[in-house]
Amino acid sequence: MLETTIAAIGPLDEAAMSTARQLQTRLTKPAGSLGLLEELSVRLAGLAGTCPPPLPSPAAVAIFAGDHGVHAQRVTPWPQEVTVQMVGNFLAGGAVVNAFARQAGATVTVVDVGVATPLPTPDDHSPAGDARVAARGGVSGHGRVDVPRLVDANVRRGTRDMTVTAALTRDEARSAVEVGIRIAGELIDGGAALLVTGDMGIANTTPAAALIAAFTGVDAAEATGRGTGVDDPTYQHKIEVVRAALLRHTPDPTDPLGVLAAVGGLEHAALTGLLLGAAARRVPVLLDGVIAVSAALAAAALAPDAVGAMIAGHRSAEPGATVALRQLGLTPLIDLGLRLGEGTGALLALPVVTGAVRVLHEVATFDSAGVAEK
Ligand SMILES: O=C(O)c1ccc[n+]([C@@H]2O[C@H](COP(=O)([O-])O)[C@@H](O)[C@H]2O)c1
Ligand SMILES: Cc1cc2nc[nH]c2cc1C
Repeated sequence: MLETTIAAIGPLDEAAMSTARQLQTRLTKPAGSLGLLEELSVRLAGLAGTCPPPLPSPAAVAIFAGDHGVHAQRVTPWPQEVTVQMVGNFLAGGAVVNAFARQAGATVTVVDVGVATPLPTPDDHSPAGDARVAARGGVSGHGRVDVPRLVDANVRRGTRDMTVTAALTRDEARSAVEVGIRIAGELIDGGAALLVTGDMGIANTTPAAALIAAFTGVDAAEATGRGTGVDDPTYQHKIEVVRAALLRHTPDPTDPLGVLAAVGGLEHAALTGLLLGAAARRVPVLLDGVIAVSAALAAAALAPDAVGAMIAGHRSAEPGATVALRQLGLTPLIDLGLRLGEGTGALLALPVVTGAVRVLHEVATFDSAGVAEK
């Protein structure tokens, strides 16, 4: 499945891009006046292979949740149980991502790819438990904006501590990537015209930093940030944890699955798969924060043309995100100092993407509107 997906990923369509570039010069606005939106519209035409490309609606956010053995190294102040508790919050519709998804008209799919704690069974009648059980059986909720859906695709109940041993076996890393590919396919088959990356996993900024250092070659100190907000001593310690993991495994960036297995996470690997799956189907994906861009580096290493389907939604406050975006050659659409994850920054950028495409559909040309050209 991974190999066939990679084989299906191809370059942007040059003819559609040149049609879009040409159309941009005829629309009633000074050439170049829409800045980055013009480039984006051209790229989306190249991805779709047609001009104008389809409007990116409806959108679907996929939130991959996982836990991390490296949590034992005290790289975050938050207890690991917050991962499963936030999964409950997503399913009950109470998280920031739910508010932003309702605003954007996007569906929410929560994928348990590696949560440590088993999800509640049907006899759990806590509010979050009820919501999870309803969502799990809730086929009728699929595709509805106001009913988050849970997919149980747990590969392993959390990764191993990467400072001690590889976080995942190669097979586990591949299985998680294939979960992401499958989710991309299901969401697109269900009608999604654009996918949005989301993640939840206490401690997951540590493997994100290690992946970014491994794929870009920057030092651990450049790739590592404060995550949910660690104090100065914990931040210095976190850098040393990332450095120790890199020294132990010396991951080879030309072996992306090996890197994901050594120092990655289950949600990072699944996001890699989501990006590959979307690129293979020529559907755009909005990247959220540092976890998504670390996964994007793995996807780009597996299939360089996959970057053509990626749109950087925002610039996370995590320094590693900027390092990764530079290597990917992507300019973020918004920069608001966000560092929440869940898909929140990407969802805020969705109207910008829609605007870029809507221009090609709706704006009059100088000829048709009778506006004089210079
Ligand atoms: O998206 C980001 O750039 C981002 C930056 C910092 C933190 N997060 C979120 O916070 C959690 C990980 O933070 P930490 O400090 O536990 O590694 C995880 O659930 C992420 O979704 C996300
Ligand atoms: C409360 C909380 C919400 C989050 N959402 C994404 N990561 C998170 C981490 C914490 C701690």
